[in-house]
Amino acid sequence: MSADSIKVLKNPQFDKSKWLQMPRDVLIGHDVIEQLPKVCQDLHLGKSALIIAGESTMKAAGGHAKELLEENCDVQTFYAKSISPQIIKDAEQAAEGMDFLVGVGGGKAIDIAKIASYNLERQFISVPTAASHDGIASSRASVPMKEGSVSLDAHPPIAIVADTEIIAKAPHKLMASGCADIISNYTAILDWELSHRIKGEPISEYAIALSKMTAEILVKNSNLIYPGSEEGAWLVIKALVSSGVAMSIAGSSRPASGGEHKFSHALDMLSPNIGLHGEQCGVGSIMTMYLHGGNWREIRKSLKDIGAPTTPKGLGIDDNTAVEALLMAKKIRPERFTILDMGLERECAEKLVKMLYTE
Ligand SMILES: NC(=O)C1=CN([C@@H]2O[C@H](COP(=O)(O)OP(=O)(O)OC[C@H]3O[C@@H](n4cnc5c(N)ncnc54)[C@H](OP(=O)(O)O)[C@@H]3O)[C@@H](O)[C@H]2O)C=CC1
Ligand SMILES: O=C(CO)COP(=O)(O)O
Ligand SMILES: [Zn+2]
Repeated sequence: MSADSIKVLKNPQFDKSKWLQMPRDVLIGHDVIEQLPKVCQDLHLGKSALIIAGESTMKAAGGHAKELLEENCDVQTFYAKSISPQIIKDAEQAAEGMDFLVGVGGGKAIDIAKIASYNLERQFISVPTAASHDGIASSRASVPMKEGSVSLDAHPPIAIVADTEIIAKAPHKLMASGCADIISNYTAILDWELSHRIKGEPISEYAIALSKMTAEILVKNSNLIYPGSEEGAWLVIKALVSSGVAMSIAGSSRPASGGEHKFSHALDMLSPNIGLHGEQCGVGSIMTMYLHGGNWREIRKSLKDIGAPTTPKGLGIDDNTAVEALLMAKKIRPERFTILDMGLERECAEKLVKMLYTE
């Protein structure tokens, strides 16, 4: 059984969510933001654009992107403070009549641009301002809902413009968080394989191989990842793009999201806006690797080496909240079977959290 998008469709239908879609132009490097107008022209994207950005990311890159695009386009701006179904609706309204969208920011701004452009059947450009998440190139979008986060079918950006000078200047904790999002691929894969064995869930060997290789290359080169390093930013962005492609191949976020992500989504509900997405997944990954009987110390060492938190305290939450999140995880996307759905009891969850503080 296979979950690959790389397969011959027996009854091809015009359902783009079943196709393997990839970005067309991918620019990663110093000063590449200057190429934004040329990219738009090359792809014939049109004459009007909506930039979606947060307050900090507007300052970091959105303002300059606007100036550049205004050479050839009518440009409007939508400020996204967070991500929610209402904010996505508002963004869609702002994008009515616009030819294309540009998501400038971290994972939230890019996901809003991704969903709004998909719903309006427009193209969008991904302009990451931080190497903090692997949604930069993926065809998935994550939206927090009352019952927990959902993963939506969407489309990948038509182009990615990742300026490593801007990304290297972002606070280092954002890049460390992106690394942790990648390192958590190790346990996401183990959870997917577990579900394949126990539940017969289809897996994609291509997606698994790419997701695992991406984490391995990142860990092998972690000496390049330190505050302000543009070479580090380049390496991490490549890993984040590659992990996003693995999700597109799988047609789901499975190769990059398992129990450690459910733990993070539970924390978002219990302690919103405290830890960063990738940071939370990294801490979750140490615990789920322990449950899988794998080398959890290695995961923890890799996280420490790049400066990501390894304990609830490091995330800014108390231990009890982490225990509650472990127990709540199984209620989030119950159809996504992981090691946290194997009947974890409170006493075990408490032991798991304590284990994080051991030498
Ligand atoms: N679709 C997918 O496949 C995936 C989606 N995600 C999603 O991505 C989100 C997490 O992404 P993440 O980036 O951590 O969260 P945010 O988008 O919230 O970004 C985190 C913070 O960093 C700030 N920031 C970003 N760039 C800069 C910069 N250059 N200088 C200063 N501040 C900056 C943002 O500012 P501002 O306030 O201006 O936005 C924000 O306050 C989650 O919603 C998660 O579900 C994660 C992985 C995969
Ligand atoms: O964050 C992801 C991969 O890193 C994917 O998001 P979900 O956990 O929402 O599917
Ligand atoms: Zn993630």
